[in-house]
Amino acid sequence: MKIPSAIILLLFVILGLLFLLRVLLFKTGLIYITKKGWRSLQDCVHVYQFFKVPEFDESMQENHLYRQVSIYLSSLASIEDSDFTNLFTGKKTHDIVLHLDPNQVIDDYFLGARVSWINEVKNDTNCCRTFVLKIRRADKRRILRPYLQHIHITSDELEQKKKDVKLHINIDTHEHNRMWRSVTFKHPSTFDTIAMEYDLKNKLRSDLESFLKAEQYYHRLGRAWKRSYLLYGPSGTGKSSFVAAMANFLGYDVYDIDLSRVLDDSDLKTLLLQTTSKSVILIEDLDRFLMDKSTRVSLSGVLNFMDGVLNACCADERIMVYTMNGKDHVDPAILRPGRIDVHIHFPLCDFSSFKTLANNYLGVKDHKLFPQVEEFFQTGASLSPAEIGELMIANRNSPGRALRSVITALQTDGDGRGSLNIRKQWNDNSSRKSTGDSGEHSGIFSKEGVNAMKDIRKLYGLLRLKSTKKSESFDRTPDRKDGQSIGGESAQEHESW
Ligand SMILES: Nc1ncnc2c1ncn2[C@@H]1O[C@H](COP(=O)(O)OP(=O)(O)OP(=O)(O)O)[C@@H](O)[C@H]1O
Ligand SMILES: [Mg+2]
Repeated sequence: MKIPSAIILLLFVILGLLFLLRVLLFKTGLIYITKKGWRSLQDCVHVYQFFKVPEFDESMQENHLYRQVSIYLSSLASIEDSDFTNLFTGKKTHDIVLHLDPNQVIDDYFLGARVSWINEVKNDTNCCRTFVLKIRRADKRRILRPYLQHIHITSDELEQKKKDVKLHINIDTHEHNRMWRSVTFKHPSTFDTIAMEYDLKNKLRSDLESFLKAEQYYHRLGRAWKRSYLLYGPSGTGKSSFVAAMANFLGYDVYDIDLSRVLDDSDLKTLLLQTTSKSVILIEDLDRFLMDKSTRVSLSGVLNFMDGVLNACCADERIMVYTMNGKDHVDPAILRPGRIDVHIHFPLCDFSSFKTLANNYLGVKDHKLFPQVEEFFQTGASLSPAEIGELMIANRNSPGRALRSVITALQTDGDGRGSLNIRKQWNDNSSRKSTGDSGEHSGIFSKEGVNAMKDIRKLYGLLRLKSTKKSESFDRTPDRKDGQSIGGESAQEHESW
């Protein structure tokens, strides 16, 4: 049969027009308007159901599903099709992470069904952020549960892959009820870099390891799976560095609570509620805070924070750490046995810690000057690890010079608590006069500096009696050692290491 040429011509014209229409739709962006129109048409013939995932629950505790949805949505390819998307740098500087802008919609497809998510943010500050899931009623029964399960698994996998330890800092302006601001925690401190008595360090490491495995144990006892530590000792002895080492060792986030930014006792409770499990909750300089009479958080607020009902019922698996310079002026209620599980004293540097520092800072395991340094430590002279570290960093290119400067500091300081800073200030003020003495280029080590430091020390009475220091140097006297070792906290009230 012969096809009339007019029909062939018509077919060509139609194909040509369709092609032109396609080009027009795609090149001009009219395709998006068409898709939107088609979507509105579909919406008219389907019945939808909405599910809200708010950021916080009614007791202001973080809703973990919200975070999971947020991670999941950021991983969807369709996020790029959203009208507004926020771009952030990721873990590595060349990574770009996309986040949905407020009130934007994103589509997802699961088991052949299309669902939409709306990132709902109301403008009023009291309102939380919410993700709203829009799902066809006809699909709901079939896909809702497996879909949520899928989000849960995918976000967990994504989080595991990009797991960075985070440092959370409390803020006093509460945006969307959010009380914490977070940054990636990149503190390089580890147990290897901390100079500390070998046995004590091992004991602490295995204490943390046994804590990690003790979920059943704690729950069998009817206790919250948490452990608390008090780190106390003079300034610059490594308390904060030790907390960082703990967080790195455990892979836990750190919540660093600045009590001076807390508005009142109930604010402190809400802060605790907004922490997650697998975290180190840190309060630094608690002694100083408690001595400050102008604070807005009461002693009972702090006590409740430490071991109140709230503490036991919110997120599990956490480490509470309090640091202090000394326990002498602290209310006995804080230190009462059983409140903080382990008390650890951070002493000034002894010879063994000095060797760890020399190894870490100078790469020196042994040196002909070591016996001389040891002698000074034996006579009771000491500096804090921070002070020794500072001397070593300043002379890191010459271990001999570094060790000589430590010897000079030990020799001239006796008990050198705090004097290094004063020397430093003095040297800054004296326009860094150069000495040429034994090739030491840092102003800190100048003869003038040392003499002036001696005068200042006399003037301010900084030289302390060695005997006082000795009695403080390593508190291994158990306050109430009722028999058990680590993990047996039910029988003992606290351990003092
Ligand atoms: N025991 C230590 N081992 C290794 N480095 C230490 C030690 N103690 C202090 N340092 C070094 O000294 C510096 C100050 O230490 P850190 O801030 O941990 O002391 P701190 O006890 O928390 O002092 P403060 O009571 O003033 O807060 C850090 O850079 C750290 O590297
Ligand atoms: Mg500190």
